[in-house]
Amino acid sequence: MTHKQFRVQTLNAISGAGLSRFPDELYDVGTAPEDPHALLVRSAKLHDTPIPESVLAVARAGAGTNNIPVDALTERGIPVFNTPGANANAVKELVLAGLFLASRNLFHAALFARDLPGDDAEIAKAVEAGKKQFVGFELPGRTLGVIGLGAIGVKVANAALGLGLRVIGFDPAISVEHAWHLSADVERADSMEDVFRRADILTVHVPLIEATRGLVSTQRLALMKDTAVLLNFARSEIVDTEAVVAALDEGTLGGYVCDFPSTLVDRHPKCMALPHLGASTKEAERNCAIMAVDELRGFLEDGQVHNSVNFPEAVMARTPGTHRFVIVNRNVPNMVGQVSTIVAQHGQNIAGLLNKSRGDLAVTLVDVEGEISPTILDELRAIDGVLSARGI
Ligand SMILES: NC(=O)C1=CN([C@@H]2O[C@H](COP(=O)(O)OP(=O)(O)OC[C@H]3O[C@@H](n4cnc5c(N)ncnc54)[C@H](O)[C@@H]3O)[C@@H](O)[C@H]2O)C=CC1
Ligand SMILES: O=C(O)C(=O)COP(=O)(O)O
Repeated sequence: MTHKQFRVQTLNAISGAGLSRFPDELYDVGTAPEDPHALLVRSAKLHDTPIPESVLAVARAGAGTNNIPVDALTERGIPVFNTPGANANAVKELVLAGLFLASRNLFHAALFARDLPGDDAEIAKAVEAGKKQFVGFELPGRTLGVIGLGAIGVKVANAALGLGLRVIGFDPAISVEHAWHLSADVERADSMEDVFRRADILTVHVPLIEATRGLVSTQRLALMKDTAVLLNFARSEIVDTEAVVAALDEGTLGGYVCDFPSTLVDRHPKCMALPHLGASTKEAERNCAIMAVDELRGFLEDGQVHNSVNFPEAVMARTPGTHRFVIVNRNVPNMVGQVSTIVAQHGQNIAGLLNKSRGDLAVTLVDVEGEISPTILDELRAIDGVLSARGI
């Protein structure tokens, strides 16, 4: 069998709307291609999976990259891409569903109704006798606290205003882009603790990183109103679930709705867990797959870096008739000097050059008018601080 130029391994089901964007003549895409150049995943955990030497890039069709060993890949000079905002509306809609499930006790009420015994007359009687246990509350005038005002948090905050809620938000590192989209009616909280204290409903929309692990802790739960409802559609580990269940059992927290079932929350009378459904809509799956495939194609075919979580943004249009070196190097002085010297020593004229850095890492794209020889690549790879070099 002849190999195509690029092989992509999918580790989860990825929407065909995205996969069909890999041109058939260039790509082999499957669940177990030999020596893949790229991995394409959703929530598959890669921490304990050996990542082949052949891999040049990893894409997450989704937002969270906590399932990917990003630091180890950075050390190897491999970019990790995600799809910012592509599933944010889907999550927002599920959070709103969670809000209503909680405020009207819909989940337990539906279970009660489903299991009513007897004929229709008996059911009708039991309904009227039993419904008082499910009396809920209305949203206008209540306070929603939003921790994390990124793609999802902003959409949740804005939508909640439309439902009549008062909204307070906290995000010390909000991006300019997200701040532009946040309604001016969302109040800026002074501190995270301020949000815990004031919220009738609190929702978290932060990534799972070391700083956010256990962010909803015993100490912060103690600040909350006894009747408050906690929503977690971010990641299970952001919440100390044992502390939440303890607070629910002690009557110091009103309810917990999350997207992450576990032995502690499943069947708990004050919890509702959904099976990680936040991004599971046709639209979100499509959006994420398209964005992830385009990002992989941009990097594999042109060395472009767009929406990477560990690499600098590096986009330079191709000049017709040129070839391109894609170099990943440590962000130390004189890398560009050494690269251009080697290229010049081989009599190559540089038609375009881009050098972008992020932290300890840099990407250098060099367009040359001549052919790319294995000798030049070997010399580039031998520069101290170059992690990888390829020609396209
Ligand atoms: N349930 C599901 O299916 C889904 C869950 N998610 C989860 O939601 C998370 C957020 O997604 P997006 O909004 O798209 O990401 P995003 O990157 O657009 O927003 C995250 C925001 O959190 C803020 N942040 C980080 N640390 C913080 C802290 N300690 N306190 C306050 N704010 C902090 C950041 O500044 C950023 O603005 C993802 O990382 C993922 O874990 C995302 C999509 C689907
Ligand atoms: O995008 C995210 O962070 C998600 O949690 C969505 O996960 P999924 O793609 O549905 O496995």
